[in-house]
Amino acid sequence: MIRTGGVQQIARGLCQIMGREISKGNFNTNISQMTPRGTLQLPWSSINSVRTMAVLPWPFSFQPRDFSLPNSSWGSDMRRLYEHYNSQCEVETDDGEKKWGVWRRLPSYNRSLKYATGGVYLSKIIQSKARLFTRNIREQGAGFEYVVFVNKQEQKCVCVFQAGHLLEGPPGHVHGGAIATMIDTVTGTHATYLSGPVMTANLNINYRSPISLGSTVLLTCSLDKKEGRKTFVSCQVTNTDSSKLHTEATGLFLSITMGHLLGG
Ligand SMILES: CCCCCCCC/C=C\CCCCCCCC(=O)SCCNC(=O)CCNC(=O)[C@H](O)C(C)(C)COP(=O)(O)OP(=O)(O)OC[C@H]1O[C@@H](n2cnc3c(N)ncnc32)[C@H](O)[C@@H]1OP(=O)(O)O
Repeated sequence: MIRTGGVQQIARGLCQIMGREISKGNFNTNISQMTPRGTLQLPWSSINSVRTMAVLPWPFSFQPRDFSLPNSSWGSDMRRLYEHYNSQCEVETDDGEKKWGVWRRLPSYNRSLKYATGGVYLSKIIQSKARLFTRNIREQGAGFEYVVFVNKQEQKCVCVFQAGHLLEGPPGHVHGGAIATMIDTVTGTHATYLSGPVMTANLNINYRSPISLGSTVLLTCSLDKKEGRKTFVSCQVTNTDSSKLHTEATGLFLSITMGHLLGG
């Protein structure tokens, strides 16, 4: 059976990934504003560009685990920085009302989109086994422990990242590929937040000083510019008080249609 419903389900999944809420019924209106605890419409026109595809099940049929919440493996730096940004996500007004602050924490799951990795052409076995690269190590604290906060006003985002023992490259230090993975993930998430669905076209990385295994670092990303389909984002990886630069990078992200993802 061919319907357009799958596109909407995938878009709803993206909204959930990005920590945004949408309501049934008003899906096609074009609103980019977010209200505290309110609904949000995707400004992404590309969502509607795939007209036909097989009906797909809702990507998250159960309440998925949010991997960006504190767990027992988080060290004191990780917890302190989490609290620092998390406390600015929701503020209380004088009359006791809660409203969004300048930061938003993005929830994080171990799947990006159930059916987007190569689309409907992948075998069911691969689809069911697919996991987000950065969230595929079961043991807490062994791999990538991280949480991303976005600041829409300043078009900036930060990621607090604790590098686990399975990410070793040079003895006692984090593998350059693991650092690149985090940079790609955070700059890509930021570009998606600002521009809708994107893919990395170019990533330039300069490694300035090694990162100790087990340590917590801060990735700070900002929008450099947008030109048509191109979103340019830069990123610095520093120690937790930003006094030491570990890595710096720039990325180019190209807006894609859902058809680009689903077509493999
Ligand atoms: C990801 C989807 C959304 C989900 C987000 C969920 C949110 C959070 C959830 C979970 C967090 C996970 C976050 C992970 C993020 C990771 C992201 C990745 O790692 S993506 C994988 C690696 N990237 C690829 O595999 C791309 C492979 N390449 C392509 O598919 C194409 O080349 C593509 C789409 C990048 C561009 O192809 P064209 O056909 O659409 O566009 P053309 O015509 O080639 O280029 C358009 C313009 O861009 C320039 N351009 C293209 N590539 C360039 C390059 N490498 N350097 C400089 N310019 C480039 C061209 O010169 C052209 O410019 P002129 O319009 O003429 O000015």
